[in-house]
Amino acid sequence: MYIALAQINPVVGDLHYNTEKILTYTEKAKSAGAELVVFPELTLTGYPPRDLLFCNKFLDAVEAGVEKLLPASRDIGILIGAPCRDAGKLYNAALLLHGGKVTGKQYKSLIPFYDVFDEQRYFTPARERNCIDFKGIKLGVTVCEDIWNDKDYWNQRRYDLDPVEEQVQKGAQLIVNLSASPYSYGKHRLRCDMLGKAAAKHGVGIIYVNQVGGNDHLLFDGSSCAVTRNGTVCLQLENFAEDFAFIDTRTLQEKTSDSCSVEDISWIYKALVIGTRDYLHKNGFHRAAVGLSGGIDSSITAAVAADALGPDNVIGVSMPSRYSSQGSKNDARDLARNLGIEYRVVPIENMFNAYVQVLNPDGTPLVDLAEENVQARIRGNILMYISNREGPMVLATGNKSEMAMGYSTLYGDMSGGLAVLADVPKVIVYELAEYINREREIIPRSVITKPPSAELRPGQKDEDSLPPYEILDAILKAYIEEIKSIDEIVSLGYDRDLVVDIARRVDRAEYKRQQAPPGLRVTSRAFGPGRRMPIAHRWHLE
Ligand SMILES: Nc1ncnc2c1ncn2[C@@H]1O[C@H](COP(=O)(O)OP(=O)(O)OC[C@H]2O[C@@H]([n+]3cccc(C(=O)O)c3)[C@H](O)[C@@H]2O)[C@@H](O)[C@H]1O
Ligand SMILES: Nc1ncnc2c1ncn2[C@@H]1O[C@H](COP(=O)(O)OP(=O)(O)OP(=O)(O)O)[C@@H](O)[C@H]1O
Ligand SMILES: NC(=O)CC[C@H](N)C(=O)O
Repeated sequence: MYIALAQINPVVGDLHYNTEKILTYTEKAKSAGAELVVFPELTLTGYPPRDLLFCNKFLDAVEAGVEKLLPASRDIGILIGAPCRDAGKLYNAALLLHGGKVTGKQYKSLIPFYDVFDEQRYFTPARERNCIDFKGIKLGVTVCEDIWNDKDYWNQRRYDLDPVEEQVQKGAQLIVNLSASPYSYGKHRLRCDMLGKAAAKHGVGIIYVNQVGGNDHLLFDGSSCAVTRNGTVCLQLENFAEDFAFIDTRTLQEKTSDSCSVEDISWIYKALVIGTRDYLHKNGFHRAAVGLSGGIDSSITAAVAADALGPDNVIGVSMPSRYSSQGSKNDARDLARNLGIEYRVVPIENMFNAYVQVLNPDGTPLVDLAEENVQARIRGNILMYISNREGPMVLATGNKSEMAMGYSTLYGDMSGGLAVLADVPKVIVYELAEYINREREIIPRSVITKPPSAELRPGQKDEDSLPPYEILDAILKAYIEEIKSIDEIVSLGYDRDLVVDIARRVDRAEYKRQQAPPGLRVTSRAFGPGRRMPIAHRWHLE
């Protein structure tokens, strides 16, 4: 049997758009001779629809969307995901449409409730798992988490139930998984291994169709695949782009070479590009404004924006003060030229002097923290003025290391609609610069080689306030992503006072992060919905 894998980028809540997209891909599948086309989890609503699921009218519209798709299923099977009301409960369902009717239904059994997932807030788990008969084949249809039941992939087995095992025992000849599995660095290999192991363990082929695109902070890579009954990935779709492919199920019975691609820095870059594009476009924006300091963070943010939106849709604004070096001003100009984006210069000296004259005792600068921060705030205001008047969304430039340490100014450089690098550690920011420069120099070399500085007071360097980024990032990863205790981090070879100081500063800066714009998640634990810390508390995570 020929099965089509339709890896689509739905818009959350745009049922009309999503339905049309399903129809377009179904038509494509039909004209190429496929008998079944498989879409990602919650295809109709987009994932995650969050509290839209509490709205009955929304669920009515979902049911109307399913009705609208039925005629297209007359001579092809369409396997879609949709929320489904049943006897007063809500289920996360996979629906098989065929012959103009809903001919099969399987609800999701394992309802994730950890990290960024919050599905127990909405969905009831399936009571039973069966096979769906389709043209003489018994399909074991599963929804995302249903296939993630292996203790090797979690610290401990989370579920007693193994939906795939049950379906195989009931005769499933092929496992189909509808997924919305968000990307984080390293996840792709983990997924290939997990799918391979499940296929080999049960001796069945697997067709895995994942959502692609950015929905708020979550970035979905797609990378849908087919896995043979021996456990090798024999087909892999594009990452970070809509894609479409066919598989002849006979291939799943054969031994093939492994097509699981190897993750490198390009995955993070593509994740940021699709995340920025989708966040802006899905919110009705097509242009962005970035403050260009000549530093590495604003340079990478502008490069991602130019790739995501097109250079004509990005405004780079240089806002020099008395502390800005000529080198940094030149770097900002050169970067804008290399990217082909609009470049503006708005000096902040007069505005800064106005603050000093009105607010300082005798109208002279004191060169203190208030004056450092007011420069960042003037810049934030200028960018928001441009946003209000001309319509671009302001992109914040802070990276994960700075956000962790609170090394940023509230209502200053934290202004904006989206924080593009908020989950990218500083050392990875440098790797991105090298990646962007892989064919020609786009990020000026001096931006990469000069020591990082906020240039808010004379001679200021990041390393006056922060440890070297290689050490800082390693400790932050252990503390934030791996949730290690201070003793555990010290046992990795770091100085105790340094580790304690970093951990205290991370804890103290929670109030800033909860006022920050949403950031794009590329690591296994980002600030935001996957890390819910109290702000006012007196527990130190030792
Ligand atoms: N728990 C809490 N809950 C709610 N609000 C709280 C709070 N604790 C303090 N606050 C408030 O926050 C204020 C302090 O925060 P804020 O005004 O932001 O200022 P603050 O964190 O004191 O200073 C900003 C730091 O970031 C550095 N910086 C700024 C800009 C860019 C970069 C860069 O390299 O990219 C670095 C700058 O050099 C300085 O060291 C307090 O005055 C208080 O009003
Ligand atoms: N002179 C400036 N002109 C325009 N924007 C600025 C200027 N200085 C700072 N900004 C904005 O504020 C942000 C934070 O400033 P900062 O200089 O600390 O970061 P950066 O230069 O991007 O990175 P780093 O200093 O770590 O290399 C910048 O990314 C930029 O968006
Ligand atoms: N939507 C889901 O069920 C996602 C959970 C799954 N473990 C994943 O991250 O891939």
